[in-house]
Amino acid sequence: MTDFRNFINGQWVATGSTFDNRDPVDNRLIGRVHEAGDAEVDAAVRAAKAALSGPWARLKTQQRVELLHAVADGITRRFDDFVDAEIADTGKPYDLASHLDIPRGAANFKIFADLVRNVPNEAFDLETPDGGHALNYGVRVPRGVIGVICPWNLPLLLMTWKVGPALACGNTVVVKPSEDTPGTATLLGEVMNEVGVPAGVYNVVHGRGPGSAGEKLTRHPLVDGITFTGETRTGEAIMQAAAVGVRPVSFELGGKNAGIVFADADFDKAVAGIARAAFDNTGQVCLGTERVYVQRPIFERFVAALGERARGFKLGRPKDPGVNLGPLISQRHRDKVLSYYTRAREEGATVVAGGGVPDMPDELAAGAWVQPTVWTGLPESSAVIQQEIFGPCCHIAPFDTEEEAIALANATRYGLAATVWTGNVGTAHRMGQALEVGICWINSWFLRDLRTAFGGAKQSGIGREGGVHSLEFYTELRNVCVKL
Ligand SMILES: NC(=O)c1ccc[n+]([C@@H]2O[C@H](COP(=O)([O-])OP(=O)(O)OC[C@H]3O[C@@H](n4cnc5c(N)ncnc54)[C@H](O)[C@@H]3O)[C@@H](O)[C@H]2O)c1
Ligand SMILES: O=C/C=C/C=C(\O)C(=O)O
Repeated sequence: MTDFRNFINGQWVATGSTFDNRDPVDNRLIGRVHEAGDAEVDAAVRAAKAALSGPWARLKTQQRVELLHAVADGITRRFDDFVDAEIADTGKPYDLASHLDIPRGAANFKIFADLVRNVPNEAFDLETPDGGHALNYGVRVPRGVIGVICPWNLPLLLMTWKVGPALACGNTVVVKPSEDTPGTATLLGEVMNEVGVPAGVYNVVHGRGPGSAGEKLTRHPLVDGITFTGETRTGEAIMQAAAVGVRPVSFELGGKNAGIVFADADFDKAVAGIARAAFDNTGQVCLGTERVYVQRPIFERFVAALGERARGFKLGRPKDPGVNLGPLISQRHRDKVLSYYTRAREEGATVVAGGGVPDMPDELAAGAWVQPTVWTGLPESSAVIQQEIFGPCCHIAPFDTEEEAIALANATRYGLAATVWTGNVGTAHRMGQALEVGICWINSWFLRDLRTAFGGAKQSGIGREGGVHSLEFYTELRNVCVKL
């Protein structure tokens, strides 16, 4: 049984109120999470505030860069501990956690440490009305205390995607991990202490959202900015809290992403790519594909091939040989996904594969398992096609022309990501520029260059993070005008 305590000002803080931490593989009770109340959230924010004028603030940029590289090296040094913590919380296959989640945890510190080492600033020579000159130049300063609210699907990856740039820019953070996945954020506190990050720079408060640590953090008056990854409707609530005191927000929200396959695509690569986008991480990736559109000449062949992929997964414990699909994060989320499986049937879907609950061995039967599922035959207005399910499922529909594919893909309130498979370079560029998303992958999916702008359009987000784009949220840009 693991005790997940809060990490405040470099110290571990237990509280009198705990909630269960369960392994989604078999619903076993594996930990207790100490819920932060008003006092703990206030202490964490005040520790972060105080750290802004302590040793952390006095570090030279190079010293801060070296410290963040030490954090990345600390994650790598304790790689197995981080993998075990992540798979205990999520049940995801070992192969996924060890190739995606944990390596990206280290990479997210390195990329921004290296960025801030070489950030140019702007300067202008102004010819003034008196015939003289003035020099204008930009100065970037840390925004201050950043509240970091995280989801449960890629816990370390998504938390460090925000904490990395925040610390690289000289801010301090108070992190609120998802109530479902306390492990790796807590473990990172140990690494922060091990490598000598000053107390108060990195803080972790555990709890839920409304009425709990999440909301308390977003409403704390000493929080200078809030970065959040999660559901769109949660973003609406956080935005209302941030409005008091006019705090800026950076949001990565929900999606209902399209996968578009043209008849001229490499068929096998397209099947493999769409299968990854639909089923990786048991479909719990915001960038994943739940709406597939296939050009009519290859529609039937593609449906059969993806259905075969869906039936080919091996479900089981994260470290069991050959396991390549885990459970959903929780019973609550499983109920949500299964409700869509029911609605699809009720709305007349053709169930090409899955559609229910898999037969699992007795010792796993209590886990949050669902079958990887493929549907066809539903109208575009159906809930399954319009609403984010966040499970291992997708609907496939045929299309004929580029214009039709673009119209189908854009007909959603979301605008996070898309994946397009084609052998025609003109089609690739026209689709990439016409789809109303933050990122469009061509003949690929979830291929990430951390220097690029990343974020959602429409109701999928506010702002862009990644490379220099992260500077806009994690620093304030001041201008100094000197009359010469
Ligand atoms: N755009 C992205 O990059 C991205 C990445 C991952 C997940 N997501 C989205 O997140 C969702 C799944 O994750 P989830 O269920 O954890 O999301 P969620 O919105 O339910 O919760 C996310 C986090 O917000 C906290 N929270 C909830 N209500 C809050 C409130 N009122 N004030 C402050 N904090 C609050 C939760 O405790 C949790 O830590 C999906 O919709 C998915 O699309 C988006
Ligand atoms: O589930 C959503 C995944 C988001 C991924 C990133 O934010 C990233 O790759 O930086």
